[in-house]
Amino acid sequence: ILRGSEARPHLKPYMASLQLDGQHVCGGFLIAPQWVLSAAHCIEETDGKLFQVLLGAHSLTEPEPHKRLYQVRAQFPHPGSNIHNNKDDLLLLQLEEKAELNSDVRVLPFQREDRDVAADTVCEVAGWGTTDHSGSRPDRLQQVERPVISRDVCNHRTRHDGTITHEMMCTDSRRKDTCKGDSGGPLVCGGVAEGVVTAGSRVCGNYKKPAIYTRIAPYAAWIDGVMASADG
Ligand SMILES: NCc1cccc(Nc2n[nH]c3ncnc(Nc4cccc(O)c4)c23)c1
Repeated sequence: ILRGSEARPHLKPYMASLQLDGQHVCGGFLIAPQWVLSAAHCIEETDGKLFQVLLGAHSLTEPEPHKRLYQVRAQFPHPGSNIHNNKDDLLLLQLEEKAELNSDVRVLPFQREDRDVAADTVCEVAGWGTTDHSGSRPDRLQQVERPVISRDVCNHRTRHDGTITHEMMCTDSRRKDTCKGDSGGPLVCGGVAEGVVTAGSRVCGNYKKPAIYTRIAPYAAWIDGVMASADG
């Protein structure tokens, strides 16, 4: 998160840190006791290794009352996701067991109605992604508020030039923005997860490249289907 601020500790109890060998790689969030939603691009450099999922955390390193690292039983990238574009950039992770829910670990509801969030709506996004262009990584969860921009503005030829589909949404990226390591985290508007951070052009903090999110509502049936089939 570029030019954000430290989140109030444990006030985003749905936030997950997807880790490899104890290292934060991507964000994610709890959508059910045994399920975390993130971005499919996050598994690109894992060469087949499974993530570990840190829940209940504010600091990545300090001991905290409800902080716990969960093993992942299975990872389900959306079948349409690929390395060449941002389409269907969603990843479902089934935890080895149901997370213990408490004041620091809670499920976040996601939007199921497939209707665009109005432009200028101010949403918030949080993560342990880089906080400057030299790639500094924060120990504690950062957050920033960003206004939604319309798909038409985001698709302007000087911005993302027609690549933003009905299944994506954008927020203004002038100065305050998402960046490396924030992928997979939720865009929260009015207390509901409307989108999942996708890297897109990977540019951070440049108003000509608005931040892109995969909208969740269009994928509600896929999400329900995977959870139902895997839970048995
Ligand atoms: N703002 C959109 C967005 C959301 C999520 C991730 C991203 N960026 C990135 N995702 N993956 C990356 N691998 C390497 N570099 C990256 N961006 C980068 C790094 C240093 C300086 C800088 O200006 C930009 C990214 C960008």
